[in-house]
Amino acid sequence: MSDSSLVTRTLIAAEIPEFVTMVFAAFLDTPTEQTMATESAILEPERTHAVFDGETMIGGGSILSRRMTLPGGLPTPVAAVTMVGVAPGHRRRGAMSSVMRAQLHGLHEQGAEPIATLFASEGGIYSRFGYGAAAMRLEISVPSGTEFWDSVDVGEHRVRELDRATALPLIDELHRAVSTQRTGWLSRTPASWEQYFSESEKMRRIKGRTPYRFVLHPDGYAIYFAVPKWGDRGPEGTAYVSEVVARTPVAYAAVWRYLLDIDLIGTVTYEGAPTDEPIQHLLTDPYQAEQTRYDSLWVRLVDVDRALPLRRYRAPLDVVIDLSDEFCPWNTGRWRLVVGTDEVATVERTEAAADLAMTANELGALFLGGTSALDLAAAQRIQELTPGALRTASRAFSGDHQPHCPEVF
Ligand SMILES: CC(=O)SCCNC(=O)CCNC(=O)[C@H](O)C(C)(C)COP(=O)(O)OP(=O)(O)OC[C@H]1O[C@@H](n2cnc3c(N)ncnc32)[C@H](O)[C@@H]1OP(=O)(O)O
Repeated sequence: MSDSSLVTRTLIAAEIPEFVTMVFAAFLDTPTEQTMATESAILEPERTHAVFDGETMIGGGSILSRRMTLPGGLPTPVAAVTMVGVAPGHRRRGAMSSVMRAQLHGLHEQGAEPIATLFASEGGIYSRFGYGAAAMRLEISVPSGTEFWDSVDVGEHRVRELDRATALPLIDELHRAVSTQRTGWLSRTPASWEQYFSESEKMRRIKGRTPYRFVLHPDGYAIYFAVPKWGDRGPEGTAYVSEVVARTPVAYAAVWRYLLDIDLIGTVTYEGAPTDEPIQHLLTDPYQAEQTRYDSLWVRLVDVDRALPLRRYRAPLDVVIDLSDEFCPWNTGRWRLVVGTDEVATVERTEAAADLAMTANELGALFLGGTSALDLAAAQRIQELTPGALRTASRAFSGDHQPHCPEVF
């Protein structure tokens, strides 16, 4: 149900603090002065929508201008949607729907980024707006000291911990080099580095934790914090790893070996790992890498004809997709997607008979190559109308790596 008395519009810079306070309240939190500064620094007022009930700001959502690496190693501008919230007492009046409409219809009308992406707070929220669950992430816990295969080379370089100010520029350089190879990774700005790794009040509430620690190798890094703990048999601390990034297999092994050998730590837990994180293959006993799966990126194609050619495909394809898209109706209809041996796609409207039928939600889920068309068809979410089309499409949409986004934005 939508309440026609609500007004949705973009903000000016002076309104950002009110917006941050309102969204934090929606998340049952209150911004400190420091959090207000880091959040305000990343928000773009002209891409931040708020919903007003009279003079009162009661909801909103924001778009961050980012590049995301698409299959084929192609960093591409996307609308990274964040800070969606509606004040308690004003929910289920259509405020969020109004923000979603302003964002997605606005991107279409302005010919801006044809791809929107977000992390959802709850799995039931975003399908109705045409977002599909496009990537998963793992929480991996490994006991300290777990052995690698004898054949694993950790190289000669010393792995060091550096202070934040020295480490961040080196880390930024490594992140830039690797991010262009990893589907789903987003570009970062100085303000977003500050936000992701700030010693915020929320982080300080984790009892007994150390500040972030920065582990550097010439070709890789890790960022973690530790929570020391003492048990009857000795130290049982946990190192919580935010990211492990390496541009060579040797650096990857060296950084993980460092993490698994930190004194006084009993368990290393990597909370936002990709689902194809190689650590499990370094261990002689892969059962030691305990894994829990969570969703990560949700993707929404704003304009399918502009979005589909932006990625590369793994196999030749000539398929007609009958797409239904209630929330962005300009996408509804039949689209012919042709991929040649060069992995490049063309997309055009067609009157030809459809081979596959799906909604915008499934197309978003397929887009990064992390969700299989075969799996979606098995769940009755994609209909195969021409025998064989599903298998070919599934192969073409799959990627070299599983999509992944290390940070929750
Ligand atoms: C990218 C991000 O920032 S994710 C963060 C999302 N924000 C939060 O989780 C903060 C806490 N929650 C909130 O602020 C609000 O409840 C919101 C933003 C999730 C929803 O805002 P509302 O203004 O109440 O949503 P709105 O009234 O537009 O609801 C639209 C539809 O979504 C449904 N819906 C809303 N919230 C949820 C939910 N959590 N789970 C499932 N369905 C939901 C509504 O029932 C409604 O369905 P209908 O069209 O069939 O009637």
